[in-house]
Amino acid sequence: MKTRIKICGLTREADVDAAVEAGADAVGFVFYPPSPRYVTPERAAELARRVPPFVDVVGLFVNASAEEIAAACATVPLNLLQFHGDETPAFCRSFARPWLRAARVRPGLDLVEFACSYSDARGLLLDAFVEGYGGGGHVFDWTLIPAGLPGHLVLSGGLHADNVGDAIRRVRPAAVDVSSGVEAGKGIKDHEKVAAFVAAVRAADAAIGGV
Ligand SMILES: O=C(O)c1ccccc1NCC(=O)[C@H](O)[C@H](O)COP(=O)(O)O
Repeated sequence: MKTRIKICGLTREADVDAAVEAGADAVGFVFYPPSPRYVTPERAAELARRVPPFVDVVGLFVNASAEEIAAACATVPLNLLQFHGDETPAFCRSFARPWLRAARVRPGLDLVEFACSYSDARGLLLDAFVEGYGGGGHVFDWTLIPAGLPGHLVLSGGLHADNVGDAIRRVRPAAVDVSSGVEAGKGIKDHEKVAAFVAAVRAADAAIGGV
């Protein structure tokens, strides 16, 4: 099976082009002002015009208000909303758009219960529990992921070209998500790292017998 790839935290035209050219299945824009990767909806709309059909445009929110999310949806052609804060299931589904629920994995978090309570998410994005909610470049303990989690699992947190193959072999996620691991600096993507990351995913898929 093909492991899908999201490149997150894009802030520049050249980086959007590099992610698409490398073969990313989705690009992510961070609508969280404290993040060094933050872009306004207007800026994201400019960047999103470079994204061809059938590459998802993901909008990432952390405890944003319903009004802020509605405004972003009205400005940017978002295919997926990614909720990365403490949003409730009812809040997440209230925008009538496909959405991802992020879980910041740590000992004591019952991931099965969490996944079941967000069962109508398009996917469950498992990320490291870092200060600032996400984008930290830290790997979490993948053995904390229980077998048989319901839904589509997106593995995230500290991935890069040198560990994503191992992650795919061990976790077999539906998709992987990366930000820091393909950067030269916060919000500045390194195009060689982007290409290397995608190539490593494709190599892992091929080794497992995917596409
Ligand atoms: O990317 C950010 O700056 C960010 C800030 C606050 C909440 C979430 C954020 N990113 C969410 C993502 O989906 C990242 O790709 C994910 O956390 C993995 O980041 P990294 O470990 O740097 O690859």
